[in-house]
Amino acid sequence: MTDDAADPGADVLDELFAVIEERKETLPEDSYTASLFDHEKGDNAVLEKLGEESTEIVLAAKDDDREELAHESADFVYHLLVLLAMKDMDLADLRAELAERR
Ligand SMILES: N=c1c2ncn([C@@H]3O[C@H](COP(=O)(O)OP(=O)(O)OP(=O)(O)O)[C@@H](O)[C@H]3O)c2ncn1[C@@H]1O[C@H](COP(=O)(O)O)[C@@H](O)[C@H]1O
Repeated sequence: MTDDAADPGADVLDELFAVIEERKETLPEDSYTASLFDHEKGDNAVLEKLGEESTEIVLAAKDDDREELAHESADFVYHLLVLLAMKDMDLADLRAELAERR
């Protein structure tokens, strides 16, 4: 059994990051992700979103609402990946930083 068969979501972060990088390169008009890369507020658009999502995570946790906590956490991780791509970083940078702490 491969790791993927054991965990169907194992590659979801890599796949999402690859889509984000593609949107950064091609900037399609109908893409929310592309709109963040091309925003008149620059980096501030995604930074503001990260701030909002952090607050929503805290509120969901305080309410002990696990479904909402998962939803808001996913929103936060998505925007974090957009920020990493914006700064010409990637998941390898994040994984390396975490691995150094083991
Ligand atoms: N994973 C995401 C993703 N997570 C969150 N979001 C967007 O981030 C925004 C979050 O803003 P808000 O917090 O205001 O969200 P909301 O739904 O209005 O309100 P809440 O649910 O937070 O209460 C919404 O517009 C969401 O659609 C995302 N937009 C895109 N993706 C993925 O990014 C890839 C590229 O998609 P496009 O951007 O459509 O090209 C695809 O794989 C998508 O699935």
